[in-house]
Amino acid sequence: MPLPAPPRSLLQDCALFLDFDGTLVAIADRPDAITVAPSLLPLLQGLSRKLDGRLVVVSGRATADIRQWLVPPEIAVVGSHGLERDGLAIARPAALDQALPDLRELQTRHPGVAIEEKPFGVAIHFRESPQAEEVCRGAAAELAMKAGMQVLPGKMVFEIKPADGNKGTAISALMTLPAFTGHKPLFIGDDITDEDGFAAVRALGGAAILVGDERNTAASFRLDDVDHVHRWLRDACEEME
Ligand SMILES: O=P(O)(O)OC[C@H]1O[C@H](O[C@H]2O[C@H](CO)[C@@H](O)[C@H](O)[C@H]2O)[C@H](O)[C@@H](O)[C@@H]1O
Repeated sequence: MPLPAPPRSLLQDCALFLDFDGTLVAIADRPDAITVAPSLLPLLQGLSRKLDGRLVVVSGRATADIRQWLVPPEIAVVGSHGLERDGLAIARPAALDQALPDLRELQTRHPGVAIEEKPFGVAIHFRESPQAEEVCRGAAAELAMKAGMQVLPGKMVFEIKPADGNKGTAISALMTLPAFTGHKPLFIGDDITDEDGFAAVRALGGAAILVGDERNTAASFRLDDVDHVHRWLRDACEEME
């Protein structure tokens, strides 16, 4: 059964969790090549105001990276796939720094491969070198094994991160805060890495919206692409009391 479009009423009184890449901004060749639509920041600020601050961008990017794009402080951000949030104290795995010279060498040997460093992990991108996918998969698996970390495959990327949390555990934790309790969570995301978040909001009685093509998913609604997300958010925000 194809997933239906989300009713606008879902936004009313909800706690809104938004993925970033592929949901609020279109996928680009490189992480730093994205374009943030000029209308996005006022849209998110308006939504946050109407939801009394119950809006959080939950991204795989490092929080410091997201903050370069989403500057206004009233747009709350949880980075690194749920690992960068208040109340969660995890250490940077030592094996990460030991592995970086090898990963940089991989980058040199395979032009187009990009290494994105994060506070608790690293992402190996192969969007600009698709023929290097298997080499990158191998490097990710090796580092994860040595460091006792996990590999999270995403869109033309292998992310290596500690297994201490994910977008689902982050959303569940946020939902226990006084500002969020009593409100239904709504999560919008596009990637396989968003499935933990989809499952978490459904388990809490909320709703999940998949962005992009139909696939096997825990989401119950679907929007075609980033433009449709912006339009849906704008229209639903206007309808909110
Ligand atoms: O959880 P998200 O906010 O969706 O972040 C997921 C990853 O997004 C970024 O990588 C992806 O987007 C890039 C820019 O469009 C694209 O070049 C890359 O191929 C995609 O995988 C980001 O660089 C990662 O750190 C995020 O984890």
